[in-house]
Amino acid sequence: MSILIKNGLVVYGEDLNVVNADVLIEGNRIAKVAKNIREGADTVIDASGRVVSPGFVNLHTHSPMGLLRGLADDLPLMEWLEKHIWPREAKLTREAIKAGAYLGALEMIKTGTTAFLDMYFHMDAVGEAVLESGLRGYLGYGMIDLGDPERTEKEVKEALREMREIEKLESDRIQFVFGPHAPYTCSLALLKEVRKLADEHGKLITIHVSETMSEVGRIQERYGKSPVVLLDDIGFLGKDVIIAHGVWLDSRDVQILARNGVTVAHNPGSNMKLASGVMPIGKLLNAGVNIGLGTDGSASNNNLDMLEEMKLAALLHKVHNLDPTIADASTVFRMATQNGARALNLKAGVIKEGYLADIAVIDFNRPHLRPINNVVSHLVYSANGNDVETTIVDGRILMLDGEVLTLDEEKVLEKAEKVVESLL
Ligand SMILES: N[C@@H](CCSC[C@H]1O[C@@H](n2cnc3c(=O)[nH]cnc32)[C@H](O)[C@@H]1O)C(=O)O
Ligand SMILES: [Zn+2]
Repeated sequence: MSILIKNGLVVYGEDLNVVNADVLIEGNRIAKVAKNIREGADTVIDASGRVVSPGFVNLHTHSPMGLLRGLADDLPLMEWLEKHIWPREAKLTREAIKAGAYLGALEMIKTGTTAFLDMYFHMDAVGEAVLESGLRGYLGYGMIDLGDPERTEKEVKEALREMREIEKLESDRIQFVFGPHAPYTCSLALLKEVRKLADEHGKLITIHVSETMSEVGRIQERYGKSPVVLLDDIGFLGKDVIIAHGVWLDSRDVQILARNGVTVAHNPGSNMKLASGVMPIGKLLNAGVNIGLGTDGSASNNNLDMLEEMKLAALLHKVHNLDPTIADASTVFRMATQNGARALNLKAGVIKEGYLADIAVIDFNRPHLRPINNVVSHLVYSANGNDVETTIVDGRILMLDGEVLTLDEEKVLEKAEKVVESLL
């Protein structure tokens, strides 16, 4: 199978050089980027007036949480989780979560996300939805033992069960990751076990770390150190670890993350909505820490739109630092694409020969995106997910000219509505 995207404005290479060119996809890879490609192709997409962008990598989300969208807003993290989210999640069945996963996948396809790192439960069901959707999903079962050894064992067992189920899907697009929830919900025994299992099975790890000031206080009280120092001391950190949030980091924490090659998944929308705080982006960048971008779940964002998230990231750091030069458009754009891909060991997030064909075609024939003075600036500051017209993952078209080809939109929406009605 080959696809030829004709005459678009291509955001090319790691440096984001915008060139007017054609993009030829052969199989699941980008084969050629050049002017006037003569080769024929099975499918030809006319991209005049459109931007051919790397697809977005949502580096932290809980994709089925769209089910809980709008049910508990305007609360701080711990109250939000303990009083509102966890009691509702306790009622979610496998079927409900699968319906939520379809809803999340549909939203991601429609807004140009091509890969995502997820943490929830019934991830084998999420995997089935992701398989059908055509997206790339890195799926972690969220483990919580609250220091109870019986629960430790139960959570490890469930994670391994879901790992095996996900492996049975036999798709390169769908990978299991270990997802211990956070240092304040997981015992050291569980965290150490996860480290060991990740090494043994060659899987990535994702975990919420240093999200709120109260978390850091809690860990300080319990262990006499910061969450990052704690994780470092038990040998948990490494370049296969993606921490979500990293809001409350001191200079020592930042150095530890840099030294261990840890990636931080930044979630500005969620951090602002839950009033968690502001990630120290300048310190992290100076230390050379890889930063990706995520939306977090749709109950704390409240959507999965990575284009919107880029703007939130840029604006948040500017106003917080009273410095308009920080978090410039290119830096933020790389966070949302190539940095996320790097964290997942994916040769994607860049439009260039040899890279995976994970692409979003964005319609610039719209008043808020004209004149086309600066493509990357427009993507970060002016566009939103609704401007995405065509989404390609692994060389397969998931959405063409606004029409989703892999999922039945109406059915997905209806099912999500129904399960929520019946459960909550
Ligand atoms: N095994 C656990 C499932 C945990 S999934 C991951 C959890 O992360 C929660 N979550 C979502 N957003 C955040 C956040 O920003 N910080 C911490 N937890 C979150 C989410 O609601 C979910 O409970 C159980 O059976 O309860
Ligand atoms: Zn989260």
